Amino acid sequence: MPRTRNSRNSVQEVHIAVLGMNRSGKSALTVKYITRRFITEYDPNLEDTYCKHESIHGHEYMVWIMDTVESKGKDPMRYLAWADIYLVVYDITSQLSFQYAENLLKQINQHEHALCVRQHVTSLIGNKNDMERYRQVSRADGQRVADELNADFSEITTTEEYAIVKSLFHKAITNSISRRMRAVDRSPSPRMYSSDSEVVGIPRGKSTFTPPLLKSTSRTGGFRRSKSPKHRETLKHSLPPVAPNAKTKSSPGSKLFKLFQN
Ligand SMILES: Nc1nc2c(ncn2[C@@H]2O[C@H](COP(=O)(O)OP(=O)(O)OP(=O)(O)O)[C@@H](O)[C@H]2O)c(=O)[nH]1
Repeated sequence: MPRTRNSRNSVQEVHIAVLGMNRSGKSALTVKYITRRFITEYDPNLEDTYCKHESIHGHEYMVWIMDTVESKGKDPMRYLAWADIYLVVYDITSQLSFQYAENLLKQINQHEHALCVRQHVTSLIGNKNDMERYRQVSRADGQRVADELNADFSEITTTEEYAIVKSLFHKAITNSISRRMRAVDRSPSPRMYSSDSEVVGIPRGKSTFTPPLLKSTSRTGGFRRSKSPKHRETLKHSLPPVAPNAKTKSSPGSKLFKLFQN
């Protein structure tokens, strides 16, 4: 019997963009989710996309995570035209990072209304809540801005429990998939999601990230197989340049690649 996108054996793709001001903890959050580990320092200049195979409530997902780097001249369409889920991170000890996150949420909302018919899932995340005594942003302010700008809200620390980070990602993925399914039900020919593609051929329960077949209709225009060793729990993929003036990174390797070297 042919497998459909909704069948239990199919693997759906989900694209997550992790956004926020420099030093807010985007890489720490991404790496914690992928590896369960907290690593203190990352190369701040590298914007990488990672892939993780997930099983949530009996469904299989190929989760792509873009750990963004904010800098002038970078085109926000690289994630606006790509992500199903935005995780907007700020540092609770930095009012500036909170304002930055608020602006990002506004930008996402504007994109939704002006350019894009589909609904994304957006989460505002106050990171570093282990640093309570240096707090500059109250929990109430975080919740208020999230409510105003249609985002879920949570506070976390990436230094501690993996379970909290995992459940944050799982909740966003589940919400995103429900919205996708509702959109498919509503329209006979719904607009394709950025991640409207299906990965097939991965036996259930097998923890591998080198899928034998990947069909992608992603607007990022395909993908490259990682040169990382096989059977790792992650793959790093370089995105194609989105802006003609986008700088090519000169820094060698990726954050995770470095991680694996340790
Ligand atoms: N105490 C504490 N420190 C954290 C937490 N998350 C990240 N950090 C630290 O904050 C600093 C910045 O974290 P990164 O993950 O590199 O932040 P980023 O947003 O990716 O920063 P850029 O790469 O510059 O964009 C690092 O020194 C991390 O170790 C946290 O939950 N608690």
